[in-house]
Amino acid sequence: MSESLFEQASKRLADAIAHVDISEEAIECLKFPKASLQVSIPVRMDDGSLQVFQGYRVRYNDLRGPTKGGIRFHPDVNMDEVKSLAFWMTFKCAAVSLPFGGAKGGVAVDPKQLSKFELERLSRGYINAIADFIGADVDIPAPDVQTNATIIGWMINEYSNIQRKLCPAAITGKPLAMGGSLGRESATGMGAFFAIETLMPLLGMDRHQTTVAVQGFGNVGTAIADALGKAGYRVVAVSDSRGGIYAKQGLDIPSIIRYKQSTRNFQAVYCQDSVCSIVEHETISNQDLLKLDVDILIPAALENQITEHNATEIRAKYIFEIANGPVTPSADAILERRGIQVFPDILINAGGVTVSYFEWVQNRSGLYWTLEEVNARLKQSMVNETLKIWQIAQLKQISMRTAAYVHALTRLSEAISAKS
Ligand SMILES: NC(=O)C1=CN([C@@H]2O[C@H](COP(=O)(O)OP(=O)(O)OC[C@H]3O[C@@H](n4cnc5c(N)ncnc54)[C@H](O)[C@@H]3O)[C@@H](O)[C@H]2O)C=CC1
Ligand SMILES: O=C(O)CCC(=O)C(=O)O
Repeated sequence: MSESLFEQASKRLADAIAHVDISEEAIECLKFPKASLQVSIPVRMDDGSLQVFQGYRVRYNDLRGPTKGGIRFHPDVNMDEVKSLAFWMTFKCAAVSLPFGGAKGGVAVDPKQLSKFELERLSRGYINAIADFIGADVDIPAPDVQTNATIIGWMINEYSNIQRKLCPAAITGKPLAMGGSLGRESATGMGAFFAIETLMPLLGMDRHQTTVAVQGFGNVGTAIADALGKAGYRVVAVSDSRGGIYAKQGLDIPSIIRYKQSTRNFQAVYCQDSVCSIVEHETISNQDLLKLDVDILIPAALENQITEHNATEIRAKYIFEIANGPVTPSADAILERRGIQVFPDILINAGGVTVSYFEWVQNRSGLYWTLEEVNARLKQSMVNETLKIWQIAQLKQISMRTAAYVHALTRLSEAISAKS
C-alpha cells in the first residue's frame, strides 16, 4: 500500500531529528495534531436542492502561538491532506520565526461547478460550522488553493455576524476594504522571489542567464512568474490544470496574466493575440513541463507532482517548491543522488503566511502599513531566514530541506522547554 501524505510529511521530521538536540518528550508533542474537526455543511443550491459538503479544520500545534493556515476548496480535500498541510504550517511558521503554530482547513468541493451565490453560501456555511474552533487568539484561517479575498470577505463577515462584533483579526487575506493588508495577494510569490534572489549569488547563478519553468498559474504561480520575468529571468514555460506553453526565447508573462483573467485560458495568448502570435511556442502537458531542461523548476500547483515515477526524468538544476509538498520523500532521495537541489516549501512559500501575520498585527494595532513597508519587512524576513537555513545546510552538510526542519525544530524545541 502506498504511503499516506501524512506519513510522507512525518518523514521530514524524522530526517531532521537526527541533527538536533531535542528531547523525546518534545518529539512526542510534534507527532500528532492538537485537534481535528470534520463538519458537514448543508448548502441550498440554486435549483432548490440541498447538497451536503464535507469540511475539515486541523490545528496541528500551538506551542509558538495561535494556529495559522489557509482554507482550500478542492474536490480531493480530505482529512489526511489537511492534517499534512497543518503539519507543514507548524514547521513553516517556526522556520520564519512567526509567533504562530500551524493549522489548515478545506472543503471537498469543485468550486468551478458552483454559482457565485452557491459558493457564498458554502463559504459562510463552512465558517458557521467551524466558528467555535477558530478565533484571533486561537486559530486564524487564510486563503489557499481556490479561495481568494472575495471568499475570505464572506467568511470574515459571517464570523463577525456570529460573534456580534467586528473581528477582523480572526481571518487574514481579507479584501482591503475589510481590513486586509496591502501586498497579501502577491506575498507568497514575492516571498519566494526574495528567497530565490538571496540564493542566486550563493549558487553562482546570474539571473540574466537563468531559465525558469512554473507549474501552476494561480495566485502564487502568476506572482512568481511575473516577479521573475520583470527581474530579467527567462520564464520559458508555464502551465495550469489544463496544460502548458513553452517558448524557448521566453514568455511574455503580463500578456498571459491579462489573457488568463479575461478568457481563463492562457494558452490563447499565443494562439490568438496578434502581438504575441509571432513568438514561436509549443503547447506542452504538465508532465512535460516538469521534465524541461531549465535552470529553475517551480512547482506552484499541488502536492505529489515529483515522485519516484518521474524524478529520474527531471532535468532542472534547482527546484524551488512554492506549492506545499510537491516533491515526495522518495523523489527527494533520487533528486539528491542526481545532484538536483531542492529548496523546500516551508521556506520558499512562507511569504504568504508572513504577510498574513502582518495583516493580523495591523488589525490588532489599528495602524495600517504602506505596500513599501509590507514588502520591506517581508524581504527582510525572507532574506534573513534563507541565509540562516543556508548556513545550517553548509555547516551540517545536509539538504536545504533538512536544514529548514532543523531550524524550525530548534525553535519549537525551545518553546517546549520554556513551558516545561
Ligand atoms: N495562496 C497562498 O497564499 C499560498 C499558497 N501556497 C500553495 O501554493 C500552491 C498553489 O496555491 P494557489 O496559487 O493559492 O492556488 P490557486 O487555486 O490560485 O492556483 C492553483 C493553480 O494550479 C493549477 N493546477 C492545479 N492542478 C494542476 C496540475 N496538476 N498541474 C498544473 N497546474 C495545476 C490550477 O489550474 C491553478 O492555476 C498550493 O500548493 C498552495 O497550498 C503556499 C503558500 C501560500
Ligand atoms: O496566510 C496564511 O495564514 C496561510 C497560508 C497557507 O495556507 C500556506 O502557507 O500554505
